[in-house]
Amino acid sequence: MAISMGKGSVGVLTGVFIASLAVVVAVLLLRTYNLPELKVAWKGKGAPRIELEEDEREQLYEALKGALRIPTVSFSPSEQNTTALEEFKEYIKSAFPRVFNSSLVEYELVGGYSHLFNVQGSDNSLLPYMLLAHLDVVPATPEGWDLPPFSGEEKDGYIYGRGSLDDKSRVIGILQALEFLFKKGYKPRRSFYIGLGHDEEISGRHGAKEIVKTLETRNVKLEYLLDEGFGVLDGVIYGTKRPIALIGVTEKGAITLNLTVNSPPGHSSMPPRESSIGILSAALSRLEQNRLPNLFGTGPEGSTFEQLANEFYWPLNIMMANLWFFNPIISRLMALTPSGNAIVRTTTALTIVNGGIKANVIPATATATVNFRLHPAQTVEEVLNMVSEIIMDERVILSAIKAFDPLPISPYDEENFGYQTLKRTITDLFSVPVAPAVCTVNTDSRHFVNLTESVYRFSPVVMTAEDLGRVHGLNERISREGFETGIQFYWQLIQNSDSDTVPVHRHSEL
Ligand SMILES: CCCCCCCC/C=C\CCCCCCCC(=O)NCC(=O)O
Ligand SMILES: [Zn+2]
Ligand SMILES: [Zn+2]
Repeated sequence: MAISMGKGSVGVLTGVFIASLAVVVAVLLLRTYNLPELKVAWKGKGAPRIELEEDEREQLYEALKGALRIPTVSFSPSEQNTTALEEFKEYIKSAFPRVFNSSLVEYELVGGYSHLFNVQGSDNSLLPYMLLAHLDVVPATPEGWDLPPFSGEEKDGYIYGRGSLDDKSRVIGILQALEFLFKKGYKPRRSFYIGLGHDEEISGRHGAKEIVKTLETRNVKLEYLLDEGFGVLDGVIYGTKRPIALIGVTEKGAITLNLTVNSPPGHSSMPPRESSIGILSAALSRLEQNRLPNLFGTGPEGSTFEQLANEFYWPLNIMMANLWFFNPIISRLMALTPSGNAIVRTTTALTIVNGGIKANVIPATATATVNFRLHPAQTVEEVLNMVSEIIMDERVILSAIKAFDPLPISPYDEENFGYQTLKRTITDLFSVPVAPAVCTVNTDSRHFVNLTESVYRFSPVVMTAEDLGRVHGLNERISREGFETGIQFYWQLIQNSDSDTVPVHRHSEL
């Protein structure tokens, strides 16, 4: 049946279309105009900045360099450099004498090589908080580095070394801040813990987990916990006008899945129609080609972009402020880069493949490992079901060797003491907008969820995309200035945490 319309009805339709468009544009503009103001200053003042003498400044750089020279490498889940871990114990004792000798500090070794400090505050009515870091590092060989990875050497104002970003600068930064505070006669009001794990890079089973057990047996509850995270990102988020601090309020879940295919072995001169390697390869290819669904906006990542909308250039600012309308476009754009893709969906990474023993033998077995990182809106069970449906081949045996759901979303509302105190300290020091975010990597903090609902991930340093590539990569390094600013951060955070009230914002120019 042909549909015909007279001139009059075309005119009416055009009018309705233009009117609808005008309404949508008006709503978009209004919503953009009403964006929450991010340029905030604080009512009252935060802790004053640390004033360092020149010799103190040299001392803090030397403390980091010494730590970088001790190769506390986690090679594999069953192999760590225990000689270096022993050496590290003695090293921190000699580098931070005030911390180890203070009558306010109870120190204990946990799990053989991890360290737990309880710094006693004067007001027992306040819940303690915890600063967490890890002293183990991933392996590094000198090839491709400008300076050897375990030399602690310096070039052009940068201190090089494996761990200079992840995570020895935070280990040393936290202890150094406390050493300086004690030197100035500081006595905390709120008690706090410092936990330094020795096996974060291989899951934290003997370090962070044992620290948690120790605290649980003492019925410890925490006001908040702070661990490593992405920090202040400069030019990392496409389309933003200035650096932005992201506080990780959750982290993705993970599944490490082994795939095994068994088939009769035999002579390569008479191959079967399908071999174990072929079946496995087809399954892996299906997994890589069929990405799990784009879930942008169903987790806290929506809040990140809505809160930061003002920080994007036009027209992204309008789009971010109106995700209810632009979600289909933004979610597709984000999926174009690996870092954006990691935010919008559960990712699938083929990481290990094994099969075959000799060129003329059909192998009996082929195996592979696939690493999934779960979007906050999905569970392990859902992902495993989807993966089975994608593979759709019963000859491929699946076994999850490690699996955990995405971590709970920590509060980031205006009443939350931990989040707001962190935000206050970041704003005071870095003068940048702060927003809650999903941490796409895993940290030791995930073991602490029974001790507090307020678990945050943030590293106090400005990171460019290039810097992020150095984490676990070549030429890992931190600038002198960046390291000193990080110490300032802990110096101020520890004092700001003594408050018993949640910092209040007032909206005005920074
Ligand atoms: C005085 C303090 C200076 C602070 C300097 C901190 C610099 C840290 C910068 C970035 C760190 C990025 C965090 C990376 C975490 C990686 C966690 C990880 O690999 N986990 C294992 C996994 O997900 O498989
Ligand atoms: Zn780390
Ligand atoms: Zn790491």
